[in-house]
Formats: sequence, C-alpha cells, structure tokens
Amino acid sequence: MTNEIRTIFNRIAPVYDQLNDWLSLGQHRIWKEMAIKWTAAKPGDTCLDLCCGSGDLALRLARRVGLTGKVYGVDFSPNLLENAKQRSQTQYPQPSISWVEANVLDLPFENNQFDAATMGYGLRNVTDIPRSLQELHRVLKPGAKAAILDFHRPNNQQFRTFQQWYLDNIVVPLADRLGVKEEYAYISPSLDRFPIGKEQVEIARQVGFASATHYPIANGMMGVLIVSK
Ligand SMILES: C/C(=C\Cc1cc(O)c2ccccc2c1O)CCC[C@H](C)CCC[C@H](C)CCCC(C)C
Ligand SMILES: C[S@@+](CC[C@H](N)C(=O)[O-])C[C@H]1O[C@@H](n2cnc3c(N)ncnc32)[C@H](O)[C@@H]1O
Repeated sequence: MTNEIRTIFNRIAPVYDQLNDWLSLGQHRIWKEMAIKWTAAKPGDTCLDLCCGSGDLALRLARRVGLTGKVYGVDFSPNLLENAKQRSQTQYPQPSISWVEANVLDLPFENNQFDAATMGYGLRNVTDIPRSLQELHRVLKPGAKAAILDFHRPNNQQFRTFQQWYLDNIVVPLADRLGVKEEYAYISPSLDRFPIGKEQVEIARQVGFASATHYPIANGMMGVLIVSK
C-alpha cells in the first residue's frame, strides 16, 4: 500500500501544482495560509512540514520563521521533493529549508525538536493515522501546535453532494485530460474512509495531545485539525 501511494504522488508530480490551482480556483492557497496562522509559528522557530509534497506549506512556514528560523519538509515522493527543492532555489532570499526524503510514520528526528508543524493533505494518505499522529506528538516540543489540513465530508447534505459531484465531474475528467485519471480518482474513496473531524479529535487525544480541535472550512468540504502537545 505504501508503495502504491508513493507511486500515485510520483506520477502526478508534473501536474500537481497546476491542478491544485485550477481545481480549487486558487482557494487552496487561502486554506493553506489559514493552517499556517493556526500553528502560531513565529520568527526564529524550528518548524516541520509533514507530507510536504511540492513544498507549499514549508515555503509559507519559512516566510514566517524568517532567516533566523529553520524548516524541515518531509515527504516520501522523490519527484514532488524535487519540485519543492527547485521552487525553494528560485526564492530570494534563500529560505532555510531542508528537504528530507522519509516516511512520516518513522520520522528521522529526536524527541521534542519542533516549535510548530503543518501537514497538508497528508493524514488521509498515510497507512496508519494514529501512528502518524504519535510520531508528530513525539517530535513536537511541549506546548507546540500543529495544523493538519485535509479534505472533509461536510455535515450538510447539499455540500456533500456538491463535493462528490465536483470530484466525479470536474476533478477526474480534467485529470484524465492530463493523463492522471486513476490518480485523481483515488481522492474520493480516500475521503470516504477518512475519519471525520470529531473522530480525528478522538484519535489525537488518544495518542496524547493535550488539546485537539477540528475546524471545518470551505463549507465543511475541507477541515483543519489543530493539536497541541
Ligand atoms: C490542494 C488540494 C488537494 C491536494 C491533493 C490531495 C490528494 O490526496 C490527492 C490525491 C491524489 C491526487 C491528487 C491529490 C491532491 O491534489 C485541494 C484542492 C484541489 C482539489 C483537487 C479540488 C477539490 C475541490 C473541492 C472538492 C471543492 C472546491 C469547491 C470550489 C471550487 C472551491
Ligand atoms: C496531496 S499531497 C500534499 C502535498 C502538500 N502538503 C500540499 O499540501 O500540497 C500528499 C503528500 O503526502 C505524501 N505522503 C503520503 N504518505 C506519506 C508517508 N507515509 N510518508 C511521507 N510522505 C507521505 C505524498 O508523497 C504526497 O507528497
């Protein structure tokens, strides 16, 4: 399963950023900025971006922590990490980011290292959600916050119907035109089996987070889980 997920993300790497902009009508940038603000990361902090992909959240964190801070972006897709590296090299001044190829279920960091963390559209894709949150908990400093952004199934039936319609009739057909139909068709079943907000809160509390709150955004079609150690 892990290899299949990595293959999906390696395959979509050439079109990933473009499709996110087109398919969310640019909205994913706003959702990511909300997640960054919720982490309360500040200048000089050492931050972590799990499942960093092409680096959107890591680059935003780097802007917040400034040149006195440091960001680590972790992902297991070499192709998306290559895009992230190229993006960071074109920035001025050069952000202080290390791109780390690793599995987020087994993080290559000591305990209690990070002041803040993000995870964008990663939790739904890991093969073991409690383990992933446990690893995040282990590497955060006591009191540190993390913001976990992902798709969510709205309570409101009309928005849920719209979300499903949009995935089936806009997202998959457009991805098909770019040769990545199967990869984007994977979003819908992955969302069906993803725990809803209150279940995510329960798992976060079980692995030891002192607080956990889930905020539905975009009419509940997306959500941000905020945890603090
Ligand atoms: C940045 C976004 C999704 C990232 C993403 C996550 C995955 O798990 C994938 C799995 C397989 C292939 C691709 C991805 C992937 O790109 C969120 C925005 C992009 C979405 C494709 C757009 C979804 C739109 C909402 C259902 C409704 C938006 C309504 C309105 C137009 C704003
Ligand atoms: C949808 S992308 C999100 C990328 C980026 N965070 C964003 O918001 O645009 C999901 C990412 O999770 C990564 N991923 C999934 N499972 C992983 C795991 N167990 N370890 C490391 N990376 C993983 C994939 O390689 C992919 O880059």
